[in-house]
Amino acid sequence: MSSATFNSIFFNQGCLWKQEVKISKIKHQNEKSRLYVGGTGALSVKCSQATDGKASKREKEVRIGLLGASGYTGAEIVRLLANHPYFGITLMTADRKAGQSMGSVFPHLITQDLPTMVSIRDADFSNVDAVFCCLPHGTTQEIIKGLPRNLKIVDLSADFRLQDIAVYEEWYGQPHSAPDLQKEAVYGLTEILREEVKNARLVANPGCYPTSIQLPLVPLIKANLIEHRNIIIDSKSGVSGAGRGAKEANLYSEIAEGIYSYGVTRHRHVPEIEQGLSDAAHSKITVSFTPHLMPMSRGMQSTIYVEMSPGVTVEDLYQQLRITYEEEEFVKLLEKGVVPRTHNVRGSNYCFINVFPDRIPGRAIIISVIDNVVKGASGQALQNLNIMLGYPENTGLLYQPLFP
Ligand SMILES: NC(=O)C1=CN([C@@H]2O[C@H](COP(=O)(O)OP(=O)(O)OC[C@H]3O[C@@H](n4cnc5c(N)ncnc54)[C@H](OP(=O)(O)O)[C@@H]3O)[C@@H](O)[C@H]2O)C=CC1
Ligand SMILES: CC(=O)N[C@@H](CCC(=O)OP(=O)(O)O)C(=O)O
Repeated sequence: MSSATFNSIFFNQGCLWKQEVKISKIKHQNEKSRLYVGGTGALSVKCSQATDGKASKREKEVRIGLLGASGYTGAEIVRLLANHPYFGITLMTADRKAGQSMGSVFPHLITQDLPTMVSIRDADFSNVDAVFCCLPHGTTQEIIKGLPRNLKIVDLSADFRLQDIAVYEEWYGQPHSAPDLQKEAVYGLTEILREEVKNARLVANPGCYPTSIQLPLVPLIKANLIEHRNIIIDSKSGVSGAGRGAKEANLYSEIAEGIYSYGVTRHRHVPEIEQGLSDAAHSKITVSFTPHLMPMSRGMQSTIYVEMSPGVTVEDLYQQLRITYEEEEFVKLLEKGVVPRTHNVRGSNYCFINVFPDRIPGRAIIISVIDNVVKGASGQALQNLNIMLGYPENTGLLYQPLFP
């Protein structure tokens, strides 16, 4: 077969185009698919056709390299990209699982047409335009500093989130080997720093706890509605937040039928949270923060206790959050009195927030929920890459929450 007719469907800036195109030049062919180029007039097309009749998902406009594909956040990127019309995965890496297929490591993704995972040492970036880096902190900086400069990168680890190298070294207990890249990196808390993300080459995707905490607090601090002292944050996370690697503390028998606090007084997200809140306040803010591990696989809730500025009411806090987020697709202020639940956002890129009066006059209680693997990691990462590459921000992210 040397030519083909395609009923081509194009998504362009939210519009759907459908047109029959005859094209004849085969650019590339292997046992699984053919890639055609050509078209007539104003319509220039690049279409792929699998020889078994299914369209290949890899031949899309942007070629994605997924580093750490065999982990939880890597698998979640694959799930989200399954419905992305522009991004196709051309490279996937793993460490212990190098050489394996995605379907063998994550059978729920067996329907996806994906390359075999290779070791980072064997990775070829010549067919890659942008990278999601889903690797442990420490390892990440060593790998990113060796990547070609033409790549757009969203890093899900903590390696480039802290502006001050000394703070990183203190809290992560290791030297930083790529300080220049740390200076270049833009912190990707999308709804707050969208303009900076637009022009970034390297985005440091926020941690899951800092995302759930900064989204409600930053607008309130910027509007001078809450006091900078006595901010108390109690957060709870699903176990997937700890990654897929086997750890004694994350065994079923250690997690089921109970909860436990960890990182008490010294969790490594404290400096990241304080950095974001202090930037919003233009003065140093410190917080009391205690995370807890919950017997659930995904989901995160932060319950935040704040003191309101003199004369400010809970209604003022509510209205400020309403104004800040009314045009936002993924951050939603619930109706007054409705308590956000992790169930409300499971599997989605949403952050749901609400604010309540405390029984103690002058204080308020804020509740924020996200899915730690989506808005707390892979979803926000995809939101950021969409913005960096000029695509509609919600592309590939329109999953509704899975309830119950
Ligand atoms: N899980 C979550 O909810 C969140 C995670 N993050 C951050 O995102 C990053 C990824 O997290 P997550 O997916 O949960 O982690 P996982 O432990 O599930 O996955 C880690 C991935 O990195 C690979 N890897 C591990 N060590 C090396 C190495 N030395 N060289 C190359 N590859 C290596 C693993 O390969 P293999 O499996 O083959 O050994 C795996 O693919 C981490 O920095 C994490 O802190 C951020 C926000 C939330
Ligand atoms: C439940 C659990 O263990 N969660 C992780 C946070 C996940 C995350 O956001 O980690 P990064 O900062 O590395 O990206 C933790 O407390 O270390």
